[in-house]
Parts: sequence; C-alpha cells; structure tokens
Amino acid sequence: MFRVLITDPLSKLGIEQLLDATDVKVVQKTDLSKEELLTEIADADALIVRSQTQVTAELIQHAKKLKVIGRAGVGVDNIDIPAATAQGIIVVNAPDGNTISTAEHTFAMLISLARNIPQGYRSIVRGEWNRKAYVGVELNNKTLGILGLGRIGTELAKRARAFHMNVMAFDPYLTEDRAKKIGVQKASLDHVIAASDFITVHTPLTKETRHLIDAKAFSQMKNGVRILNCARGGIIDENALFDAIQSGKVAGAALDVFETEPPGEHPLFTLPQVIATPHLGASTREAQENVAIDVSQEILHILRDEPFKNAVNLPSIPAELQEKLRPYQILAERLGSFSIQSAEGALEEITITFSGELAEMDTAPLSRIILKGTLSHYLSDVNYVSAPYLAKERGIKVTEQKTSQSHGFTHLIHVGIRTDQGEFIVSGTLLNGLGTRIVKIDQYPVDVQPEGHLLLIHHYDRPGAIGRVGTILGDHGVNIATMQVGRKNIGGRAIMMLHVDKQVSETLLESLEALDEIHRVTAIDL
Ligand SMILES: NC(=O)C1=CN([C@@H]2O[C@H](COP(=O)(O)OP(=O)(O)OC[C@H]3O[C@@H](n4cnc5c(N)ncnc54)[C@H](O)[C@@H]3O)[C@@H](O)[C@H]2O)C=CC1
Ligand SMILES: O=C(O)CCC(=O)C(=O)O
Repeated sequence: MFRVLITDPLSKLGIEQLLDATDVKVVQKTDLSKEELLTEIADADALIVRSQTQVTAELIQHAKKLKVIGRAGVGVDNIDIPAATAQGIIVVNAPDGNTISTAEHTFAMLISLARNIPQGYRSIVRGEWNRKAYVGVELNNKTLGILGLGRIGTELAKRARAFHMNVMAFDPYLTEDRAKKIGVQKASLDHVIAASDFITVHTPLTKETRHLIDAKAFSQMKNGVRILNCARGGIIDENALFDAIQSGKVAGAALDVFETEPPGEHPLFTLPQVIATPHLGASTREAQENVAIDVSQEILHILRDEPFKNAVNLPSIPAELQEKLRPYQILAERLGSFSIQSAEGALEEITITFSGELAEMDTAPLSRIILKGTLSHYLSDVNYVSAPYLAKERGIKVTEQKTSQSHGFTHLIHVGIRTDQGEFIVSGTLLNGLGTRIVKIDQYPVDVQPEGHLLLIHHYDRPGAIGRVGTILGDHGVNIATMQVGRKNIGGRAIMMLHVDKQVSETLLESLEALDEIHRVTAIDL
C-alpha cells in the first residue's frame, strides 16, 4: 500500500483517482508545523504540494521512502530539486492545467491596472464619487512587453492581440517562426524593456531571472510604464519597484506574487498605484481540478512503475519511447552492474555506446539505467534519477555515443569502464525470444546470460586449466551450471565465464587464484 501525503489544499474531485485507488492510502494534512511535517514525511511514498509547503533539503532527508514529489501547479521553486535528485526522488509538476487561468488572471490584472478598477472600487465603497482621480489608459495600440513566452505568456499574448495591443516578447527560446505564428514581435530584453507601455513577466524564478527587472531595468523604461508580475515574487526587485513608482517612472504595478508570501504589510501596499491579489493566478475551480488530476495521475504512474511524462528532474520521455526502451532495461542495468564488478580499481570514466537499431533512438534513459547499475555497486540508494548527479558529484566522466556498426547483431550496448588500474568493456544484446545476452567481454566473444552467480576467470590457455578449476569448485561444493571459454590465440590469454549455483566464498576465490595458469578471478552477482 502506497502512502500519499498531501500537505496543501487540493481539489477533492482532482484527487478522486488517488482516493479510489486500492493500492493507495491518502493522508491529507494541511497547515502542518515543521516538526509535524518531518514526522509525516518519514513513511510517505509520495508527497503532493502546491506552493505553500516548502520542500526543503531537511524535509527531503527525513523522507526515507519517498519516490516522488508532485507539485499541483507549475512553479517548483518551493521544492529543493537538487536535494530531491541527490536522493533519487522524482519531482513532477502539472505544467498545463493552470495555464489558461493564470493567463486570464494576468489579463484581468492588465485591464484593472489600465483602468484603476480596484482603486475605483475602494473609493466608491468609501462613499466617494471621484471620477477625475481614476482616469485610465486604453490597451488599444499600446505595446505589451512579455518576458518569458512560454505557456502562460503565449496565452496572454493571444488575448492582448484580441485587444489590438502590439505584443513584443523576449524569451531565449523564442524563434522567429514561433513569434510570427503567435503574432508577436521577437525582441531583445533591452528592446522590450525600453519600448513597452506595459511589461509583464512569465518566466520561472531561477538564478538567471531573480531581479530580472531591477533598478537599472526600470531606468531604461518609458516614463509611465506599467508593470505586472503574475509569475513569481523575486523576478522583479520589489525595492527597486517601490522607488520607480515613487519617482513617477512607473505609473502602476499589478502583483499577484511576492518575494515573501504572505507579504504582510508590504511597503508597496502604501502606494495607491499598486494593485494586488494574494497569488490567485491559478485559483479557479477548473485549474485546481486540472492540476490535481494531472499530478495524481503522474503519482500513480510513478508508484506503479508505469510510464510518466512531467518529471522536472528527469528528461521527459514520451510514453511511446518508454515502451520501446522497456525491453532493454534489464540488459542495461545488468551490463552496468557486470562491468563495474569485473573491473578493478577506482572508477574514473564510463563510456556507453549504443549500436544498430538502438543508435536511432533517444537512449538517454538507458544510459541512466546503466549508470545506476554501475554506481549501485559502490553507493546505496542510487536510482536512475540520482545516478547522473552522483556520478558528476564524484567526478566520474560519463560519455554516451552511438554507432551504426553492430557486428551482425540488430543492436548492441557496450559499456566501457576506465579505472585508475585499466580498462574493461562488456557488450550485450537482446536476442529475439531468448532474452538478454553478454556477447563480448573485452575482446573475447562469449554467449552468457547476465543473471545469477558468475565467475569471470582470466587465465592462460593451457591444457588442464579448465579441469583444475572444475575440481576446485567441486571440492568447495559449488556446482557449475554453464561454462564458456574465450581465447584470442592458442596458448595465449583467455577467459572462462562460469555460471555457478551459489555465491562463492573468498577461500574458493583464493584457491582458484593460487593456480599457476590463472591470473585473476572475479565473482559477479547479478
Ligand atoms: N500566479 C500563479 O498562480 C501562477 C504562476 N505561475 C508562474 O508562471 C511561470 C511561467 O509558467 P508557464 O508559462 O507555464 O511556464 P513555461 O515553462 O511554459 O514558460 C516559461 C518561459 O520562460 C522562459 N524563460 C526562462 N528564462 C528566461 C529568461 N531569463 N528570460 C526570458 N524568458 C525566460 C522559458 O524559455 C519559457 O518559455 C511559472 O514558472 C510559475 O512560476 C504559473 C502558474 C500559476
Ligand atoms: O497552487 C497555486 O495556486 C499556485 C500556482 C502557481 O503558482 C504555479 O502553478 O506555479
């Protein structure tokens, strides 16, 4: 039974599939203290949050069983992604469900800002009738500058175009083609900042976007510019905004998000030019249902080991590709494990080569699995989320390459290991109907099923060597299930690959290594 902990309010309808699942126990506890949260997380398999719960490295450390953190929404800046990745926890979000609601909210803020609607309302309910104080501006023919033309920025642009605004956008990933399709002018950051009557930000909050709009940016803007932030507090420097409004440079600002939430009695609220909402961008019935449905679905897929799509700390893999790669997973993991157990010395580099039909596919997920297989030999709790991170942290170079040459096989995976003591390479394939096979160890062709207890023996090709190995194994009560011998030339170096029925002892390995014709014996357990 999977325990799914939900610590922020979520749509009940949206989480119905979790509540109905017979393999899931849903625990919904909001407004938990830090201590309560640390206790609750200890035995949770999945955690679902919105933006309130701060998923810190400390919280993640207390999560002993956690496989997945689900964010019912877009922004994951309340989740310590590197800490989750290091601990092998998948982070998923619901990127599409609240796009329309947030774009509509931003548009509502845009009109409210242009026409002083909140200020007018506040005045009239105070009993005033002050029409002169709240004269606004039209949107028609004005320039809207959008920083970040992703999902929300794009939907906002469409709405602004319908109001006959000129829309200008800066986004590092915006192509001329896409800009044309959406009907916006692609421009540099400086140009958008200098030419817009309204500027709205729709980027995530990252190191690069923190204070994207600062005092210098304000100084480059048109006089009387109006600013909107319905993305994340911190993208706009709030102190600089305060100064820019006071100096008259900025005519008004509409804010849905704040550097600290809740913002309390914020100095910006003392300025009549500022209108604000308490992070309501995604607060519609529809958006909340959508994101809860999406994130619940992803959580179920991950817990049940099924294909999923919206991982933030893993490259997204289309379900169709996941299905295609699935048969290779066992081979990949076993090759990773085999290679590291066979090599001697401290691991420095892993080179993974995909050949034949695999060279045509996106094999990055298989590389992660191979890496997991390799690193698991040294480290506990490695999974395919944390494996690349852990390799990098330890200075292990990982290279993936592809070649069309598959030496008569439809596909091959080669795993090359370089340690401080030498190099080792193993190649494997999936034989139609016959399962996984190791087909080459270093330069020796073999045909070995990568499973169970194996003995890899490097020896010199001399008469009697095989017999003596058999005798020693027999003396230690170890039965040989299969045996393969590979050599390059008569009397030269050779290998024996044995499947044995049980794990072998250190004493047995030492007895084998004591034989003259043997120079190395490695026990491998897969
Ligand atoms: N107020 C609210 O309730 C909500 C706020 N949000 C916020 O809105 C943000 C945007 O959401 P989506 O449009 O769904 O995300 P998205 O990922 O579709 O779009 C973000 C865009 O920002 C661009 N970008 C990244 N760095 C940039 C930079 N330095 N300069 C210019 N552009 C940059 C990206 O290329 C991307 O196109 C989210 O990250 C989230 O923080 C999202 C939903 C609700
Ligand atoms: O959960 C919420 O209401 C906040 C939505 C949001 O900010 C996001 O999806 O990034």
